Amino acid sequence: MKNILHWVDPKDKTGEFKRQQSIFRSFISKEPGAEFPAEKGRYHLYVSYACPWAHRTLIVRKLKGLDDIISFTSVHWHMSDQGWRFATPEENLPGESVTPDPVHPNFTHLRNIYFEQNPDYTGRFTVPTLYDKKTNRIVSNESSEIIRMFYHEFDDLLEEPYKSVDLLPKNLEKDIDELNDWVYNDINNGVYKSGFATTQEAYEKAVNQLFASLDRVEQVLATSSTPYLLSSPTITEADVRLYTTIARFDPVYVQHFKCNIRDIRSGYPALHKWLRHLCWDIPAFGETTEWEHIKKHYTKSHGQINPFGITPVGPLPDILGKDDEVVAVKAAK
Ligand SMILES: N[C@@H](CCC(=O)N[C@@H](CS)C(=O)NCC(=O)O)C(=O)O
Repeated sequence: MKNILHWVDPKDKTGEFKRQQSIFRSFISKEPGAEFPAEKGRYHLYVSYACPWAHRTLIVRKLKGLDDIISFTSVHWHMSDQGWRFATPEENLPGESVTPDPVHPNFTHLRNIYFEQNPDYTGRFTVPTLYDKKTNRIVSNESSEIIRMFYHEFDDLLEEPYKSVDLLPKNLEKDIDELNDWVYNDINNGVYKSGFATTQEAYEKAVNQLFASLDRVEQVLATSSTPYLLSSPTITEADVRLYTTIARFDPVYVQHFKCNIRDIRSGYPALHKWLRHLCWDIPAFGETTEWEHIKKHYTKSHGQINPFGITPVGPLPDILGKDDEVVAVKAAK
């Protein structure tokens, strides 16, 4: 059996982290006769507050007002060689719904749900996992597709203003897809490619690409006529997908994944402003961002990178207030 905590196969001489494709790829639909019809109370979402991919689904669930329609559970922040586990009732971790699995009270780990599908399952046990309580099947474990199911499939069950929330407006769809493509490769996944690299060459290639693309997205924001990417008058999918990486950048990726050419708070004014607007002003972002889960997960789960599991104290605070700046910026003003 493979060790799931070996992020790069020790036999792989390139030293490059290669993310696997998600395996469950079905869709919830409002079309009559759909295999997974859009119904209230039928689906359960398993997430980790630590995970940037799962975080996308929590943000969209709230932006679309699906709180009473799709229930969720967050796992404990620690990931071991058995994968994610559910919190116990005594643990009292921060954040909503960090509880034992309400759907299968006897399951201790997320992997139990994957083995329930197939006892011989050999893929990874990842969050987010969208689960159908009626048929006991996993619908999807691909965040980019789960969020798109949430955009309009449940609209018939929603009231205004949520029904009209459109995270992928037709006139911007092409631009959003194009932006997502390089943001995913170089930034969302780029931090992992930097951090998990096992050769100097693989690390430098990833980290230089990451910062070139951060410079590029800084320009996209600096020239946007609205507080959002691509001059969109409203939040789009592109903002959601970028946010979950940028929020984790200073508290975790700078030191843990060695993404330290610059940090966001002192090196990227437009990104920093955009990040703080989303986190402090829009509850779907701020209320789903749990710093303790984020900081402890990475630093205490990645034994290959941080064998003693020490969580660095800084930077403090995890995110600056909207009217605050790093000391050097304040002094220069
Ligand atoms: N492509 C997936 C990636 C999800 C993913 O890699 N999640 C991580 C947490 S950040 C995970 O659960 N990893 C467990 C593992 O790989 O064993 C998605 O976007 O949904």
